[in-house]
Amino acid sequence: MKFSAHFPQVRDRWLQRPVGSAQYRPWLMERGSLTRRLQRHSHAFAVQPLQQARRKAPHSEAVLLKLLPRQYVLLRDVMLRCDGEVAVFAHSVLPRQAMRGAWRGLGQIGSRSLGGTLFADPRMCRDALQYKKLGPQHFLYRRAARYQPGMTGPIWARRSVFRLGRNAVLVTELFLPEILALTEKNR
Ligand SMILES: C=C(O[C@@H]1C=C(C(=O)O)C=C[C@H]1O)C(=O)O
Repeated sequence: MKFSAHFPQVRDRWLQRPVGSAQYRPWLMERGSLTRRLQRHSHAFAVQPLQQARRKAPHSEAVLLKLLPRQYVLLRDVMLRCDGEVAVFAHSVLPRQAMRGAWRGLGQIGSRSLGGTLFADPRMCRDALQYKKLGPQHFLYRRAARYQPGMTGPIWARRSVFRLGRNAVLVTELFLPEILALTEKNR
């Protein structure tokens, strides 16, 4: 049976470019580690783990990672904070088979930045970034809103698959309005 036969048509469409995101553009287009960019724009950067659990991957994410519908993954939700203020809600999908070799410790990084491990290996490659302006009906918006009840209005997000050999993990970042207040601290 063809892989696509496992999944009905996925309607969660993402853009190849963040059209209409002028204010957030420098953040959305950052090709290097977002952690490093946030550290340059703050005196105190922190990763606040919110939830880490083994679950079936959300449908559209399973498709992107070419997982079978019933396959369990590790879902990691964190808030990236700069000088105590929220900046980015990050949601990562870590299939069990991806957490091996250089990535074997990915499930135990706690409040360390996932980017620290992903960008540490020069062999890592990253698929093209995809963008979407999320409304309150989107499942990732709802996930973030659990931790940011005051969230209103659309939120720009980006996602990409990180690869190392046959390992692949999906990282999605939601850029909260507070990020716009950050200015370069010339670190
Ligand atoms: C991928 C990176 O790691 C960041 C840290 C994350 C985490 O610790 O879960 C998730 C997404 C990223 O914003 C990065 O720094 O670019």
